[in-house]
Amino acid sequence: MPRSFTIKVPCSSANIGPGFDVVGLALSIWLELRVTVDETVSGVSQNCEITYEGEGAKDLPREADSNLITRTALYVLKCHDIRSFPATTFVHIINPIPLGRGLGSSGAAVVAGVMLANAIGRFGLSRERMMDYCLMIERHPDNVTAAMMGGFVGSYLRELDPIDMERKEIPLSEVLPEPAGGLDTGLRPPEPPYGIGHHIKFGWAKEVKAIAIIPNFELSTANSRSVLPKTYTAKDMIFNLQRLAVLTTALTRSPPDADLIYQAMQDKVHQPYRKTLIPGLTEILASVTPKSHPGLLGICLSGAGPTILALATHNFDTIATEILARFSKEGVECAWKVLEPAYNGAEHIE
Ligand SMILES: Nc1ncnc2c1ncn2[C@@H]1O[C@H](COP(=O)(O)OP(=O)(O)O)[C@@H](O)[C@H]1O
Ligand SMILES: N[C@@H](CCOP(=O)(O)O)C(=O)O
Repeated sequence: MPRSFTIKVPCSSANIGPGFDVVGLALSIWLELRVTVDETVSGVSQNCEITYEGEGAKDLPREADSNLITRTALYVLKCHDIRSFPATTFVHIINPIPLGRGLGSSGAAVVAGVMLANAIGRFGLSRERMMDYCLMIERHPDNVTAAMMGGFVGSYLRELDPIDMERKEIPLSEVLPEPAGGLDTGLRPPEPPYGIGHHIKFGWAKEVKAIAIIPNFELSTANSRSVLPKTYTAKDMIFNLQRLAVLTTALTRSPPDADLIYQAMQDKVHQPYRKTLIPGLTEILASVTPKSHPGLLGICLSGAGPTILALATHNFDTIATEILARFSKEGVECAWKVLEPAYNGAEHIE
């Protein structure tokens, strides 16, 4: 009897200005996997057939040991001494999350992969334990925590003891060998230490929506992290910490205080350095304010960019049109959407 289930994982916007690698907001675009395990079908390569629609359909790999979702699932399966998918696993991927735009497509893919393995192997892993697996792959916690847990979340990585630290810091190539199947040594991959990440869900004022202005070019997170400095001044760190402390509560208050939120979304840790990769970034962030555009609460780079996230209560059209026009002057065309928080996080639906 074939077994079918669905996994849905929301996209996410990390940082929200000052919370670099700390806060994330799950938003209403969902990656969906429709999975069927049918033992009556045989002869499928590596036991897994991937079909794909949506963002990335033209380019993303369909081989189970190359695609990020199924590579992640294979890692978790191998940690449980299962070396391949059960014959035969069909995974249909529906992905409306734009890739490489700062909306957490890779975080959602990793969360989906861990949930896929958990369901296939019937491991019964808790969400917290699944997070440990996610954090072995996507090593900053903001996107994966928001995608797994839902809503507006803050997270930190526990200080691990030296042995656990060594396990956590092993090169990504040992966690996700490329291609995972081709180089299969038969060895168990390194299992994650327990309780790597800890998080808390903040509240969210229901009238606050997120306008995502999504440029038509990709910027990989790795590339956008490579321009960041290795050290910061105490002044800049204190600037961000002061704002982050205010922001997480300011966004829960109704009615929202636009002046407070706008100032609390300023950042000196990542956005100023990323301007070299995103044409017009500094001007765009400075051009739309609660005074010039009533309804606006705050504006920031979404994740590693290039998407701009504007939090607002109304006047979505006017705010988006201004940002679109500014990007257009730089020769960058954009799409835009009004998104809501995805409160539930990742879901498994039988
Ligand atoms: N649905 C998906 N299936 C397979 N791989 C994916 C999927 N979504 C994202 N990825 C991988 O993640 C990469 C984008 O990750 P990243 O550079 O971190 O940007 P983002 O900000 O979108 O997370 C894609 O180029 C692709 O390799
Ligand atoms: N804190 C990270 C977040 C990256 O998010 P993504 O959606 O761009 O993958 C960073 O700013 O580098």
